[in-house]
Amino acid sequence: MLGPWVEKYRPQSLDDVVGQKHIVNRLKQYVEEESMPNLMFTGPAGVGKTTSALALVKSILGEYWRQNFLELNASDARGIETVRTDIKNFCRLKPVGAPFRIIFLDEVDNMTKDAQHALRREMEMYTKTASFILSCNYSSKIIDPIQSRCAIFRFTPIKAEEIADRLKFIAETEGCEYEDTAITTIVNFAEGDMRKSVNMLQSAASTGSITEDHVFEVVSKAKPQEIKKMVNTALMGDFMKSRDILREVMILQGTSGEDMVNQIYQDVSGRVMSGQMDGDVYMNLIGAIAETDFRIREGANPRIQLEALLAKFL
Ligand SMILES: Nc1ncnc2c1ncn2[C@@H]1O[C@H](COP(=O)(O)OP(=O)(O)OP(=O)(O)O)[C@@H](O)[C@H]1O
Repeated sequence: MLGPWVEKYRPQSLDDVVGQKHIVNRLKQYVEEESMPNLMFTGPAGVGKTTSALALVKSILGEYWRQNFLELNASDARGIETVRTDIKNFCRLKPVGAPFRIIFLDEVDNMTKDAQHALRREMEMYTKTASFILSCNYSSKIIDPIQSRCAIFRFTPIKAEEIADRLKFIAETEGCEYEDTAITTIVNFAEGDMRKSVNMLQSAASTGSITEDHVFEVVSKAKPQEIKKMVNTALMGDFMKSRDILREVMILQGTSGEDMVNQIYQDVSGRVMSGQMDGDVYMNLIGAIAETDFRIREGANPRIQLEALLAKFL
């Protein structure tokens, strides 16, 4: 299990990119036409923006892609001036063995408006020799003159089934056994983020095997069954026992106070929705949950606040 799986299993070609099918199909057309406009990839983290850009670059530039490709991060610690100098130096040179050169600029939404205006001028100046692929989480943070110079591709969170299939493929290739419930749990936590999913899978595998228990450990969340047991005990009037469960979960799993309140809220909401809890009881509890949530966020000791919350369940 050498190195990060996110790198080992980064798709190398457009065909291997999971999901984002309509985007991949349009990118393949650019490869066929051997030309592309400036592109903007927007969307949440870990859904394949950088991966698709690299796969496109390799296909469209062919054998000499390395010599004709520059990857930069707009929030480079050395400052935006260095980024611009790198762009200028790169664009001044003619493409070698390829029809044009490509610059991939990540985190463009972290650039100031002034820096974006300067970038726009560079995009205009080098239209003949270079194409840009700009990547960002929010296109709304990009100035209109840049947006209007790019074909915009909106990447979406990856579907649960597609993530599950990918995780199973990786686990099988690595020769790791897995529980189906472990995969489902990862998929639920990852919210469409493939990078997060693959990282969780690798962390769970590094603890021995990919079981549901190990997944909860690596994400430091309490199991829903444990929260249910704690709430049940409190509602039945056994405060001391529910307090023991609380301590065990927080110490053994390392679940944070904020996560605990959130999970208690989800448990209680589930009960009222399924008719297991009266609306009146819920109304009393929700005020106490909200208060605990607020206090923990403000910096109060989470264990004391959560114990006080359980005492209100009696
Ligand atoms: N669509 C996908 N298909 C297969 N693997 C993916 C996909 N998206 C992400 N991954 C996995 O997650 C890793 C990170 O993905 P990538 O760098 O493309 O994310 P990104 O969308 O550019 O995110 P960010 O906005 O954080 O830069 C990849 O190396 C790969 O292992």
